[in-house]
Amino acid sequence: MAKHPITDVPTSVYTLDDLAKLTDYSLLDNLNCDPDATETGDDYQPRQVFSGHYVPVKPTPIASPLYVAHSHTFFAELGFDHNLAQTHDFARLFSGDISDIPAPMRPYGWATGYALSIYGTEYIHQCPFRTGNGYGDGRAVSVLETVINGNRWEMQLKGGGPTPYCRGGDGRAVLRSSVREFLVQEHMYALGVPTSRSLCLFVSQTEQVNRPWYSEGSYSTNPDITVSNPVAISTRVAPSFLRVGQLELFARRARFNSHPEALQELEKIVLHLIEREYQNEVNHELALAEQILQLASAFRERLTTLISHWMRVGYCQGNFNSDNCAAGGYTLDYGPFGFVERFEPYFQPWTGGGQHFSFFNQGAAAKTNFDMFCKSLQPLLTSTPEALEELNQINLGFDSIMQQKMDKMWAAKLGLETFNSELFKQLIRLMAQSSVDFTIFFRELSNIPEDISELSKSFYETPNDVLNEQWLLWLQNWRSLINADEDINKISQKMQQVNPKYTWREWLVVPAYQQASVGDFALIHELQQVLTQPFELQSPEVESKYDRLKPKEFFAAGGVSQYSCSS
Ligand SMILES: Nc1ncnc2c1ncn2[C@@H]1O[C@H](COP(=O)(O)OP(=O)(O)OP(=O)(O)O)[C@@H](O)[C@H]1O
Ligand SMILES: [Mg+2]
Repeated sequence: MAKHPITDVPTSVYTLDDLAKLTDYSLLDNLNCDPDATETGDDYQPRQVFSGHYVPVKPTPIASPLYVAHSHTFFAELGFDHNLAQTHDFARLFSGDISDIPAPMRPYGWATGYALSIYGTEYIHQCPFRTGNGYGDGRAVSVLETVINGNRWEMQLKGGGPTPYCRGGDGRAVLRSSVREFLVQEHMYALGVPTSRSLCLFVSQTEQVNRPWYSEGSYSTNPDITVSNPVAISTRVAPSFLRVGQLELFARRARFNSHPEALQELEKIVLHLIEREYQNEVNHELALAEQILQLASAFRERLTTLISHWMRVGYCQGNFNSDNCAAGGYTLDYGPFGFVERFEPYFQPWTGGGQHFSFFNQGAAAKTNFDMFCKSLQPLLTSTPEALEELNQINLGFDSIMQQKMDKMWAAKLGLETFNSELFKQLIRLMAQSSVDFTIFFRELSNIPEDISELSKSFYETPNDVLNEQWLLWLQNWRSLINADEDINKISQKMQQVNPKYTWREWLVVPAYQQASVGDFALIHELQQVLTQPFELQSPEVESKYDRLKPKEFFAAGGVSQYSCSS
């Protein structure tokens, strides 16, 4: 089969048959399937998966599915007609029913295993078998690979029912977490941050599951009640869903010589990663060792860029372990995330996460994941010691590249051509001491104010006289560093292109998923509009509702300012 059989995309895709014509499993077929898997894909009990890169598994449809939303932006990019989202066939497939899909789509999907490390420490006891062979996609089932306009996309149902990796879990995602993931992926894309994308969201009208959550008005750190929530399936899309944790699983098996083909399986998944994500950066005609070095450099480049974007927009991935770190260098797993509102350098919304995954520690967390990535490549380089040493050097170079990216990003946020370390340190100290909103502050700063009063919209409390004085000095200092030769309006415009006006404010999203649980999706659609144009000036109504400080009552509110269970 040709690798990319279809490059001409119909301008409008109306039926599932048209989508079926675009499916292409040729790369997946290069991988090893779990030899113990059933041929039917009816594989729903937790079990050990000892080898193979994926397990065929049928998603479990949600009962009585109802369309909630689809991404208008992404549909347009794919050339899909908007009417497609509400067709019977589309709703069936993306609510988990693949019993009657047209060829060449397959009547089963697939799930993959991965390893767990917590901040670089390898864990093998987290699965029911205490071997690490039962950990992986417990509720994420891929159903389709398609090549559209030369871009390969994998479509994955999150909450698509149990897989062999479910570890006794129900395989479901609740509407709350699905709404969050659905909305934020497209928000991140609009913010210019590499990310998995959202295709669509369906909710069950009858099926509910229980999850620990927070009672109304609770200020508890951890959930204080159990709530019943409708189940939902959101479909996310990416060039691949390969994670650092996946390479790590195969590298562990190679290191431990778990089975005769362990090293070969590692090599295959690494080559697969190159093919899926790094075709432009890695020359596949080179020897394996050379390809691996190019891959490591390219991933380092992408990962450091990603973190600098996260910092730019105030995003915190509260659980940035290797199993939540996409090997393609984009954001993945929008459960434990949050966006900083009142600035705190060590902001961490996910109560299970700890300070090492907090806002300003994300560079260090990424470094730990990159270290695991390099460690996972090592077994393939044992016969080429020079390459092993070069890999080590690439790994050691992480910090300096991260620093360069970070400096460049902060300079751009401040409208400066070069980063000024002293100015930056003073700013962070002042921001932390003054109780200031991260997004509003940088957006207002983009107007290049002369006086601190022009930034008042971003302050939760009026600064005292001492702080006021320091802010004045800082502003003068900053303005003196702005390029005098450049038109100030141009600098302002450039700043507005990196400093968004609209950001994710959890307290504005909570009502959207609450109302959705009683069948009203209007707020979800409104948020879709607002969050996919974060740099634009929107209507006065939108501005007064969405461009504002977090109200006092939401500080420390359970389920709003902090949350534990994200599923
Ligand atoms: N309800 C569930 N049923 C089965 N497995 C689950 C469930 N919730 C989470 N898991 C699995 O537990 C692990 C840790 O969960 P985590 O919250 O990181 O992932 P997630 O949000 O499901 O997925 P992803 O990382 O794919 O976005 C994952 O391997 C996930 O598949
Ligand atoms: Mg995860």
